Amino acid sequence: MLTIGLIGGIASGKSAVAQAFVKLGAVVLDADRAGHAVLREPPVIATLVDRWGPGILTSDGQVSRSAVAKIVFAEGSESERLFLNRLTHPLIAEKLKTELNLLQSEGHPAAILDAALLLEAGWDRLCDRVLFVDAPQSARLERAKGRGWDAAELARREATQLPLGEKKQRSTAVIENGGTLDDLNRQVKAFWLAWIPTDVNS
Ligand SMILES: CC(C)(COP(=O)(O)OP(=O)(O)OC[C@H]1O[C@@H](n2cnc3c(N)ncnc32)[C@H](O)[C@@H]1O)[C@@H](O)C(=O)NCCC(=O)NCCS
Ligand SMILES: Nc1ncnc2c1ncn2[C@@H]1O[C@H](COP(=O)(O)OP(=O)(O)OP(=O)(O)O)[C@@H](O)[C@H]1O
Repeated sequence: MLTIGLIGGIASGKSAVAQAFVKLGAVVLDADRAGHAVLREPPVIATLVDRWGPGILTSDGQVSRSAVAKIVFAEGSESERLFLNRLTHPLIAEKLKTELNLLQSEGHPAAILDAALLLEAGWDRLCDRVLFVDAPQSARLERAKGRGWDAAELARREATQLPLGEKKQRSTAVIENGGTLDDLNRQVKAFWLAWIPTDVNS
């Protein structure tokens, strides 16, 4: 099984690329979703409440991700973000490894690991290839607005990640997502044909 890590700027289209791979026969692991599952684990909830108080909980006792985002992406909050990362990243890594082993045993041709923080967290060690999804800042902002984020939220989060140039340079290949979804699907198909053994494709 080939494991392909997907990185790129926020709202560059990583999930759209992942879905294009799924249509061709790949399975997707979403690190954001694995992170959300970790935030539902009672020991994690208790540790976060110890640090930031019960104000980070929703009325039903779950972690409010928007409340935590306000804390960890605020200016000068690096120590709080590192605290969250040190708590959650090893747990996310365990989930990803377990899931990848399962997918491998099921005989899937490819697994796509959609993880914005792939390089920062060292999860590229789990991957055979790393694909960088490139999209102009203006397109990314438009797409981010669709999920209720303004330019400031996009900039705050992006400032906490490795510079895009470095992410791109450390990738195996680049996929351009400044055009239509059809353009994107065509490029994904080309990578699939080049990277996945022909017996799967025939
Ligand atoms: C901070 C939290 C509560 C915000 O939740 P929210 O639903 O608003 O965002 P979501 O999890 O969907 O992430 C969206 C994007 O934000 C960025 N982001 C998330 N966490 C971080 C982080 N610790 N550092 C930098 N960027 C981050 C990524 O680009 C990610 O794709 C949540 O992201 C979290 O628990 N983060 C720590 C775990 C983690 O690193 N997850 C990302 C794995 S790729
Ligand atoms: N080429 C495109 N044309 C039109 N819409 C697109 C295109 N690429 C992505 N989108 C849309 O833009 C939005 C953001 O894309 P997507 O969710 O794939 O980004 P992402 O990189 O996974 O985001 P995040 O960084 O938050 O994980 C989605 O609604 C998606 O359908």
